[in-house]
Amino acid sequence: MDDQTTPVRQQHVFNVKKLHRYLMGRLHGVLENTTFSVRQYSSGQSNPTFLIQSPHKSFVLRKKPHGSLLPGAHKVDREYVVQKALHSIGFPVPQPLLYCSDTDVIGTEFYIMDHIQGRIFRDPRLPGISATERSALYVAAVEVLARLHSVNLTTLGLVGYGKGVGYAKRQVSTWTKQYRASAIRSIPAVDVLSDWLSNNLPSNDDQVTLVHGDFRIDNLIFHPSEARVLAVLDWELSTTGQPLADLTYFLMPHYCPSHLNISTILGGVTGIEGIPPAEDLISIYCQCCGIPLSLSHQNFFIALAMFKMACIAQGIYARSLLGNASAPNAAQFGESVEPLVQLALKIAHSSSLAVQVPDRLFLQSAKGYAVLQQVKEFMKKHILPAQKEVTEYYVKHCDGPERWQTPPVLEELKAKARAAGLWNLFLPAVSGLSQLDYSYIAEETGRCFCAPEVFNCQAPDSGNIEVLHLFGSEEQKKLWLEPLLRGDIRSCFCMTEPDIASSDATNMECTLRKDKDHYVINGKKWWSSGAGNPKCKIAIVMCKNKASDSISRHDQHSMILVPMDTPGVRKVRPLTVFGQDDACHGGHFEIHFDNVHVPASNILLGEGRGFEIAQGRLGPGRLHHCMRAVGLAEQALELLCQRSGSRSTFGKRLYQHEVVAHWIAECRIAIEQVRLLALHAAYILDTQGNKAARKKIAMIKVAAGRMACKVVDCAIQVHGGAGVSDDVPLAHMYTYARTLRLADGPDEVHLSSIALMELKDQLRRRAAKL
Ligand SMILES: Cc1cc2nc3c(=O)[nH]c(=O)nc-3n(C[C@H](O)[C@H](O)[C@H](O)COP(=O)(O)OP(=O)(O)OC[C@H]3O[C@@H](n4cnc5c(N)ncnc54)[C@H](O)[C@@H]3O)c2cc1C
Repeated sequence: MDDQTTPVRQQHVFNVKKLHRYLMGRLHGVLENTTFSVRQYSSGQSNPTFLIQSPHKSFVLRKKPHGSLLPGAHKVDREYVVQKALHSIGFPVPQPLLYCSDTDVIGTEFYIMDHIQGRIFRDPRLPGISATERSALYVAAVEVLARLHSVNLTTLGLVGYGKGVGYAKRQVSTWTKQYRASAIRSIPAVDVLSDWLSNNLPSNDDQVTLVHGDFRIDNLIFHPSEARVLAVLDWELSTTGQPLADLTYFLMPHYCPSHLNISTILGGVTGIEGIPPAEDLISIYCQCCGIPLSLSHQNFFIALAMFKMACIAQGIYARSLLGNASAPNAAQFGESVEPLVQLALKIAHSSSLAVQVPDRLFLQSAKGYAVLQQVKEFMKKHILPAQKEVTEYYVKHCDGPERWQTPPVLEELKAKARAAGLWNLFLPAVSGLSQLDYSYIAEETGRCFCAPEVFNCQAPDSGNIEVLHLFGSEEQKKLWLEPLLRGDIRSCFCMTEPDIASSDATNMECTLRKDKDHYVINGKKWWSSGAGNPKCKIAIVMCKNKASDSISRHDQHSMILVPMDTPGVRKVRPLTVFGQDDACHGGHFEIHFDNVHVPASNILLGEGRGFEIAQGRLGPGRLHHCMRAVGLAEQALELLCQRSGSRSTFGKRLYQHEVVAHWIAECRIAIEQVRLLALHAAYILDTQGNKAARKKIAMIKVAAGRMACKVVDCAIQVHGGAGVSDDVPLAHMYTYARTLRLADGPDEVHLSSIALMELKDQLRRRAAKL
């Protein structure tokens, strides 16, 4: 912040000694005989602001400008009052320490506040910042704005702080007057815009919250290294009124085409990598405020924001001519007035420039949004470019033992992802993300077969981690959960058996027998995914330990932890999926357990509680699979569309044949349906828990596999022979999509349980009516 100060400018010089004397005894940290330096902040166009440094503490002084001022402007006493109120509830503002109305001290009123160390970004395009961080900074800014608009005026004693209702109307009138008072030359467009605004006042002008009035990215101090707002500055224009005015004012740079020469004050941000589009920021804002997703009268508020900015620019320009503007580049503002007003008029009359808030029923949290942007960025920058090298690794080692290992390039990416905090995102307790938040991320990772592993979110480890997190003892967590979360080891889940129909899990025959302080396991499992990876050190094994007619079939099984190096555990063979051993996912192994002894403490939750655990494990895990299938289908549809536009048969592009056009349409419909269903399931998981979400989860399990198969199949068909070759990823994608209809239970089993739940629901409804 110090490099943003200069020596005090000539026209703002005041008596520093007098100030020092005044502050002594009034301000903790200001002492006699100490050095006391004053520098001026070079930015900020209104109330001159100074950095005061004494040996032990730094402060910030804000004062009225001197000279003749526009009526009602530069009220530093109000700034002091609002900051004091906001600081009292922990809202990020610098703590106001002292207000002085005695103009004898430095010539004008002033107040002193804490000096906050942090980052201030003068340019809304955030040059020199990574795209990921840009996104997070913008999200943090909008979150803090939503928080401001949610404060309770009564609790803060700020009900009378402004005039409230009719803010938009007052703004038009105030800024028109301010403009006229500072107009040096006539700009007819300003009057046209002022008239348009007066004649198109919004019907929702009766909504009232605290408003900042000048909420821009450069009025925020961010944490030195985190995307967190430490302080909102410059409360000069704060009042009470319609909050959307603040939001659209903040979003102004989004509507400013970069070719327009008004970058001095706005800086067009559209198209800058990482900066979220206006509609996303609006969504986040609405969600944080808990209000419906709509920005009514958007044209009006955007035009008003630009009008206001133009009038402020005119005021600064006028003051610069009078010699009392606080910034050295004030004269440049004069040049921005007309282009800004013209742009505002264009927006006022245009519907095409208006914001289209996405019709998203299920919105992520602001944190979820920021993490998703990070994941997207990471995928684009690191994972997608590495895909070729990963594939080459598996081709090169297709017959050798190395194929079971994670390719070195993936290990490097995992380290990077972990360092970036993009790790274990699927586990709410660790990531702080909801299932809904993570669903969008899972969709993104579904676009690349190796992406889940890079983020340590791959099956079956994610499901096993969930089991240990939910049901593991402290010792089990220490031994197995912690290394799994670190990514030091991998795991497998052994439920399905070769000799019985495992769709009905109560058929499981692998036995578990207690022998003093040990359990002994005997049986065969197969389709144990991931067991081929040399890092796979632990298996969760489903066994039968209570064979008795008097015990319910769902209480006879248990889950137990079996270290893979326990004597008697034998990996018999890797199975193949459509002829491939799927080494990139650690394969799917047949494993035999011959008199395997493990300590009794390895039992999970307790004897006979295997199905209880299975329910806990499969809910979120299935949801993640389904959202990954949505991502995979999106990618397949992309390929389908590209191909159908680049090949012609019988004198037409492929997409011009109606049958192909209909496939495209049907694929889009199917993807959207499944995404919405899955997000709804995620929402229910978050809000009502696993049990309540069971039916929805079963529904998406069926719908997602079918949809992914259908979309990939259409894409294969459109690709002709190439579709089933390894030249395009579709064959591999189909393999994955097809297994989804079997893994974690075949469709038919889920359909039966959906029907059963539906019948029960209907009965309940009927009973409630009677
Ligand atoms: C790629 C892949 C990975 C897997 N990973 C794992 C893993 O990590 N761990 C693990 O334990 N298992 C895993 N599995 C196994 C999977 O969960 C089972 O294959 C699945 O549950 C079906 O059991 P099954 O193969 O014994 O089929 P069966 O039980 O023999 O069923 C065969 C068919 O019978 C039909 N059927 C079954 N029940 C009904 C019904 N009620 N009504 C009508 N028809 C019915 C269905 O069409 C079903 O496909 C994986 C499977 C695949 C393909």
